[in-house]
Amino acid sequence: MTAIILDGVATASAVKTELIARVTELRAHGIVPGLGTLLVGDDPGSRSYVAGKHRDCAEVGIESIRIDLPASATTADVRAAIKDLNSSREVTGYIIQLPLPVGHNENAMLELIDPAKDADGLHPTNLGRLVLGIEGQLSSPLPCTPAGIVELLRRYEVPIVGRKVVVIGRGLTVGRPLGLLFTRKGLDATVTLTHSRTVDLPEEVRRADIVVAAVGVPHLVKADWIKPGAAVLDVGITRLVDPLTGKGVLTGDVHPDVAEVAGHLSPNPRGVGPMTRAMLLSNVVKAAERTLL
Ligand SMILES: Nc1nc(=O)c2c([nH]1)NC[C@@H]1CN(c3ccc(C(=O)N[C@@H](CCC(=O)O)C(=O)O)cc3)C=[N+]21
Repeated sequence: MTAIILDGVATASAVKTELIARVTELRAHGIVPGLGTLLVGDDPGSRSYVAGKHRDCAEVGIESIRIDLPASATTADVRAAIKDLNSSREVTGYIIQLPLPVGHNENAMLELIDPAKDADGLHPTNLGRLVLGIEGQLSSPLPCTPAGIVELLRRYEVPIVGRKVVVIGRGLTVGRPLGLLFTRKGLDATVTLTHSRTVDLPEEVRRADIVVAAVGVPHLVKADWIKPGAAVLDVGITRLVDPLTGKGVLTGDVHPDVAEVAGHLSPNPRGVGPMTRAMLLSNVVKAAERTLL
């Protein structure tokens, strides 16, 4: 048996096609959605992610506005940039690219975002709304990776209601909000949120119908941890250097042998990453639509 591949590139592309129609509708009402990005410093990974987000915007007709600050930027500089993004007419939603360089207090900066423009769903108000479970047309933005994971499972019709989900990792952008999302009414999964102090992680994972690995430890999740037929989502990614070629290789948290045991598997790259980006666009479109209500 070999797993059905959860194709993030194809699924993100389907999501983007739907968004193009909604952007066209918004523009017909005189609303031009615009994504702002705030990048601090010169980390090459962060630079390439931000560049990707601007390309995605162009694909669906969203304008994009870019603020890049040097690594030497002070917290006062970052605050000023956030203030500009909050007041800019063209920016209907924006993100602060994480991680910020050392010395900046990320949580304090996230709190300065206007919650109505929070394209990442990481402002405390929006995380609070995730806990409160406010849904419907006026629903608040969801963190992009958790939203992308759920969207990917939905589109492949992987059952979630009543299923056992084991999330590995409790970080702000993936594990912690994903646990909250999966246990909301409508999704109704039973979630175990594991982390570095979890005793006997393999035994926890063996119970799971759905496994989400979001820690950034290359090939942590082994084939003999997986219940046959389970859905496995590989989220964490590490750039390893091949000792032979000297080239960087992207390596996920899931060992390749898992494909022989799992029922569904998201590859990495080309799995959850593209879905994360599509959900960012979706948050920007939704925020713009909310201004019409
Ligand atoms: N405020 C903020 N919001 C984020 O959502 C956020 C962030 N900061 N900081 C960094 C992480 C990481 N992240 C990724 C998104 C897409 C891919 C992605 O599309 N990856 C491609 C491969 C890209 C490559 O080649 O490196 C793939 O999986 O196929 C990866 C990583 C969003 N993050």
